[in-house]
Amino acid sequence: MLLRRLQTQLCKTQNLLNKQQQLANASNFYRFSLRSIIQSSQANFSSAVVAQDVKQEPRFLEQVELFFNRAASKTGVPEDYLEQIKACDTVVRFTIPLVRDNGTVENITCYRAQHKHHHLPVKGGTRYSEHMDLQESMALASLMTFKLIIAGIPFGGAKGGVKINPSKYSMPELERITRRYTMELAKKGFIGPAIDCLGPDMGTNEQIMTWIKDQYVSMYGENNINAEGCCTGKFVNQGGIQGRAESTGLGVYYGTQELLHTESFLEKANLTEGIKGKTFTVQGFGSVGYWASKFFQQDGGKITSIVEYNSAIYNPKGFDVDDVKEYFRRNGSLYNYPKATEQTMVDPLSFLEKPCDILLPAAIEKSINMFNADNLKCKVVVEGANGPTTFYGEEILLKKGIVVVPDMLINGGGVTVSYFEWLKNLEHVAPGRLTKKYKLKKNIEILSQMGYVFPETSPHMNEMDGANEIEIVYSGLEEIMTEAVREHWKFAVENNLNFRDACFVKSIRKLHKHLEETGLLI
Ligand SMILES: NC(=O)C1=CN([C@@H]2O[C@H](COP(=O)(O)OP(=O)(O)OC[C@H]3O[C@@H](n4cnc5c(N)ncnc54)[C@H](O)[C@@H]3O)[C@@H](O)[C@H]2O)C=CC1
Ligand SMILES: O=C(O)CCC(=O)C(=O)O
Repeated sequence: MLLRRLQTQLCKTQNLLNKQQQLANASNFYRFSLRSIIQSSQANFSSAVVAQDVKQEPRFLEQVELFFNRAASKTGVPEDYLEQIKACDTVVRFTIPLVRDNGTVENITCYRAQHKHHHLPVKGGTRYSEHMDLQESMALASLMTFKLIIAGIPFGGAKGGVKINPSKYSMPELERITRRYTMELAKKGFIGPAIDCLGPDMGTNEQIMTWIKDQYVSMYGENNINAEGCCTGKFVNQGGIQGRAESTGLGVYYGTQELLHTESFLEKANLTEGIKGKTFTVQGFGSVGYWASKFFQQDGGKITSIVEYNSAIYNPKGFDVDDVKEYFRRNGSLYNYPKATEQTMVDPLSFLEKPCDILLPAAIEKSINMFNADNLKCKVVVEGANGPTTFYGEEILLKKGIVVVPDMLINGGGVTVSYFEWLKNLEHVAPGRLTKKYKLKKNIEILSQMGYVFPETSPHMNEMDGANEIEIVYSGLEEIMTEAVREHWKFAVENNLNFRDACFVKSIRKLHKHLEETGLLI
């Protein structure tokens, strides 16, 4: 019996390893390149053109406040506490000089917002975008606080960035900007493994995060053995962790998969069980959008529409995600992709309105708004991006019976694996390393006690040992995402709340309890 279970386990492990190899190949393919930064930043530039109407909607920070207020009124938490919870604790805005490659000097504006200090460090992404400003940093920092509470991670929320379009800067210029940004944050007490741990976001990647780490460690490493934990999302060789690159998309997949096996959710969304055969529209084919699409496709989902800032494609039979990614990487556009049955360069946003089961906005804020919400033909919106649906847009979706799975719940996979990376940095050892061989010896011992001698030459020998880093990261992420989704969907159903309100209400109450216990007025 035990032997059979072990054999089944070995089979499962082999499958996982095969998938890992595929992922490693994909990860290699998606590795850092200047071009990927350039594409995403060109997108930031033209998104302003695409979404003119949206400017008539409240700004992002006001959107977050509208959502917060709607939910806060259902929490039973006293008003003075609600004001305290809503407010952003600390912000910093500063300019840094950049000597450009041609010798001219430019002033660059930088931000960091720390929303709540109830746990330290605070944590959140670093965005390089020419639309970055203080209200955007504050809005994103606030979402981080609730995201972290939902995932059960003991950090406060933060977010920051640099107001640049990275495509307009050379690699040496980007390095100088990043190092100076880090130095200024450090001087102002806005970075450090126990203070504020920066992560990646739009327009940043492993290279940027590694420069941040390197700058911080060179300044403080001598006196702080944990200095590497000042940021996450670094190259694996530079104190990063395996699985961070795909983690947000993988978390979106785990969470959606859980919902598509939950009877009450399927009933509400009018969907059948499982990802297999479901159709997806994906907006934003960067880190989050690409990886989520890849996992959905691996599980039998069909990616029927892909929407980028400069182009969009549609095929009711579904696309091969890696093939499209390679095309986009080479051409900087989806236009003329040979397997598309419909395409546009003129109005990519209109492809969000293509029929599908699940719409995954994984690009910018306010993509779904009061101007297009009524035209959507999906059954569920899964918010891979932060703030992709506006308050008034969501009101329309809810009236249409479209279920919105909120950002703060479903895109928490990235920060979850960032948390694992931070723990690895503090422990100074990779997850699973100390127990790997112990597990192997124990397994062989148990088998031999049962009279079975495991041959040393067995091809399964190296599958008998303990879990390695990537296995631990994946299983930890799956556990946190599925548990959070289960808990918050159940709460929504039991309290007759929409999904976003449920997430806000539960996390506001938790934060209120925490503040009450620690003593707000001291
Ligand atoms: N990277 C992470 O770990 C996490 C990211 N997020 C959020 O996910 C969203 C996307 O982030 P990443 O994938 O990391 O960024 P990214 O920079 O890797 O990719 C963004 C993609 O969106 C495209 N894009 C930009 N503007 C667009 C528009 N108007 N229409 C269509 N496509 C457009 C870009 O060309 C690019 O392909 C952001 O809202 C970010 O805050 C949320 C949680 C974690
Ligand atoms: O990993 C991190 O710290 C960044 C995550 C993030 O910015 C987000 O979840 O929006």
